[in-house]
Amino acid sequence: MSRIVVAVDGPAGSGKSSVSKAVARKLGYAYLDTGAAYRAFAWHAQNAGVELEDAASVASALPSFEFSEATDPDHFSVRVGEKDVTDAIRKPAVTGIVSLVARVPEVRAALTEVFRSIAAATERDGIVIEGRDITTAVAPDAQVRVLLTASEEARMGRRSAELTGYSAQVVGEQLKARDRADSRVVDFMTAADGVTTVDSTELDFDETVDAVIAVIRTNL
Ligand SMILES: Nc1ncnc2c1ncn2[C@@H]1O[C@H](COP(=O)(O)OP(=O)(O)OP(=O)(O)O)[C@@H](O)[C@H]1O
Ligand SMILES: Nc1ccn([C@@H]2O[C@H](COP(=O)(O)O)[C@@H](O)[C@H]2O)c(=O)n1
Repeated sequence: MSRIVVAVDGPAGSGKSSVSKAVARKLGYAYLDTGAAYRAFAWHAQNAGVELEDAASVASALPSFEFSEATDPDHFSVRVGEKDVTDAIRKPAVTGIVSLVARVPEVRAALTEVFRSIAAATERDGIVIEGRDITTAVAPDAQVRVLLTASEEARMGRRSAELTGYSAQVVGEQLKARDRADSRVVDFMTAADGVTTVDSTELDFDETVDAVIAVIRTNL
């Protein structure tokens, strides 16, 4: 079976996860959140007691990382070993350290292989894979490649509306700091050749989903 791969990249809070999941649900595709894998590895590395500032120490946690992620957009979950970490990896404690592990080349190489294996194993007609380097490194040959953007102001506003109980200023600063750190490793702010930009600043959620589906239909 020839499987359709839709690659979606973008900065923090641009809507990659929620929009990609909705697109996958509408098209009957699988959904792969690669950020969840980096987050799960950060959670694991921290629990393993590694020195997060030291690349070799971070990489030493790779062999014991038993990761699994469901690709059904209606039943999303992430496990490390037997432990369900779906909620734990969204906590600010993990968000605050994930860039430190994501910058380690051995980690990126190992997770890229995991993503390709998961994509190859899906039984659905297609898969939407979202992250930071999907259009450029994980699936550069994907049939559809999208950069999902929104202004920093819109992204900060959406994220702080979502994270009630945290100050808007702290949430905004964390989002900007993470983008700054991540963009030293991967360029997800500009579209690579052949990648279509969808700017959701002036779109609501449903309009953004429709815009991504329109790009998919144009490319298939
Ligand atoms: N076009 C839109 N209009 C309004 N809200 C949106 C839109 N797109 C996404 N959102 C909302 O913005 C918030 C952030 O979206 P989401 O978590 O999907 O972003 P993300 O790019 O995956 O972020 P991160 O990289 O930090 O995980 C969510 O609450 C989502 O529902
Ligand atoms: N392809 C990717 C995806 C994610 N990362 C790193 O993981 C962090 C969490 O990602 P979210 O999409 O859940 O926000 C992100 O800040 C990056 O550090 C990555 O490097 N490559």
